Amino acid sequence: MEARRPGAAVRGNTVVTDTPAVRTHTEVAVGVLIRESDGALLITSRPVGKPRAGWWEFPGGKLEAGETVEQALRRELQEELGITITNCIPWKVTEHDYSHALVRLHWCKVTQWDGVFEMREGQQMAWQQLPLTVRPVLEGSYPVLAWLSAERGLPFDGALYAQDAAAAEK
Ligand SMILES: Nc1nc2c([nH]c(=O)n2[C@@H]2O[C@H](COP(=O)(O)OP(=O)(O)OP(=O)(O)O)[C@@H](O)[C@H]2O)c(=O)[nH]1
Repeated sequence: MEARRPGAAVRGNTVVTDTPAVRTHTEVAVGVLIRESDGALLITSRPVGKPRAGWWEFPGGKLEAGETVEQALRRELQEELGITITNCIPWKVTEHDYSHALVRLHWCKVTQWDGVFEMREGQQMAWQQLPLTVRPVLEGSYPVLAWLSAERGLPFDGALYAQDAAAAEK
């Protein structure tokens, strides 16, 4: 028997519904690594093969079943960057609706880690002051760049980081 949501009707090959499908959130742990000596922020590029390859982001990734945000962040940064974080301060939670996913981003500030950075997914890394000079940056990260800018008494302009701004500079 065909499974159909309550309120859904079939017209030709089209399912018409008055109860839109609920998009579930993808939970993501993200690290704002802050270098002690000068307050620089670690930004990494998205590796080839992922949506938005080459765009810049803060390092992190999706939570696996049963993981806390801190566990996921520790695992992701070991897998991607070869470092082990030794502190993780939960900071903000934001959401962003991309065409490929509705993400809930759990942001943590990280000021201590062990190990040597190793780009294990062929990505690039950059220690950056604000405003960042890398482009383009994932839109889901703009609120955090705005908060970091406010903490440092700096203005924030998301338009600087957009894809068309990056193309215009080339
Ligand atoms: N890591 C990271 N992800 C971000 C940021 N901002 C932002 O919107 N995202 C979104 O959060 C999601 C993270 O997924 P991901 O593909 O990087 O995660 P992952 O490493 O576990 O990937 P995989 O399991 O597909 O290999 C993506 O949809 C990405 O667009 C950010 O600053 N850092």
